Amino acid sequence: MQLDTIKITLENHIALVELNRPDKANAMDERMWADIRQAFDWIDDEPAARVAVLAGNGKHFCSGIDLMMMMGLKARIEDPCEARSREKLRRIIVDLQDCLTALERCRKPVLAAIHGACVGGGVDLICAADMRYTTDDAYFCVKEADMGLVADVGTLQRLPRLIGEGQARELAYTCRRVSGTEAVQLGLANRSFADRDTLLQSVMSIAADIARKSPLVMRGTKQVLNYSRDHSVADGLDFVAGWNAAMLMSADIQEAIMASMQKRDGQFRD
Ligand SMILES: C/C=C/C(=O)SCCNC(=O)CCNC(=O)[C@H](O)C(C)(C)COP(=O)(O)OP(=O)(O)OC[C@H]1O[C@@H](n2cnc3c(N)ncnc32)[C@H](O)[C@@H]1OP(=O)(O)O
Repeated sequence: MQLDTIKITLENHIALVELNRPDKANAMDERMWADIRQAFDWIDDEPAARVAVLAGNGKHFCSGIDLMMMMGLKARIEDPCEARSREKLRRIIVDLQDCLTALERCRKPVLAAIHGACVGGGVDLICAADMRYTTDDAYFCVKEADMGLVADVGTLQRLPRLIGEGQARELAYTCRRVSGTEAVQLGLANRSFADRDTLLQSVMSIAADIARKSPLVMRGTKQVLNYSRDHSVADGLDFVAGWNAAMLMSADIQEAIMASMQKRDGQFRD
């Protein structure tokens, strides 16, 4: 899969997605927003991809929205009719939201590996991943308020669920930087590593563990977790009962039990 601003490599069932504008600190220009959606829609659809790792090429993971794109917004929504102009802007915002929701919509687990700076839209992006891993010296910044805008592509909705209301509000109101080690204490990242190489190696190894399991079960687990996060416990239990009534009796359950008894890895279809 060839995209302008993103490199995708699929090997051993792991799709490595690399933000690839290193000369611009992986700033998200119009192409990159669209490429992110295309990449994760493709991974969702590609049977050989069982898990995805999202990383950034160069010195930083992501410097947020491309400031040139921000500056160009006014011209894009120009219209003699005020209402039509506002409608255009709303459509642009909804579309950008959807580009990042593609990570959540993708049925395969998405692991973000963050080094260097992760700023503004970069935080919106990683909040839509399943798990986040980082380097000790990386830093995270919910930068939108300092840029004169209300964050509108996912951070304010997803971050409080990851780290709690109080901590999320502090980060959104103050725009202070959080280091990789603090991100782990807050629960924003699962683990932090000494440097980028160790980070990538470790995240690829976690991804490999996931890729060895039944892809059907991994896809189901993600969808049930997503549903349960957004609904009551009772609704979540109801949903998973329906899910497993349809999916439990698979070849995978037999293979997993046999493999466990024979102390070997299970062999599963994509
Ligand atoms: C809805 C979403 C909202 C948001 O995302 S709001 C937040 C928007 N983002 C920002 O305000 C971050 C701006 N960038 C920075 O603060 C810094 O950069 C970094 C801390 C990320 C990195 O600093 P350093 O390592 O010193 O690199 P460098 O020389 O500043 O940047 C390297 C090249 O990257 C370009 N660049 C960096 N960030 C952006 C950006 N967000 N939009 C467009 N270009 C960017 C620079 O200009 C420069 O380029 P050249 O070498 O050609 O001068």
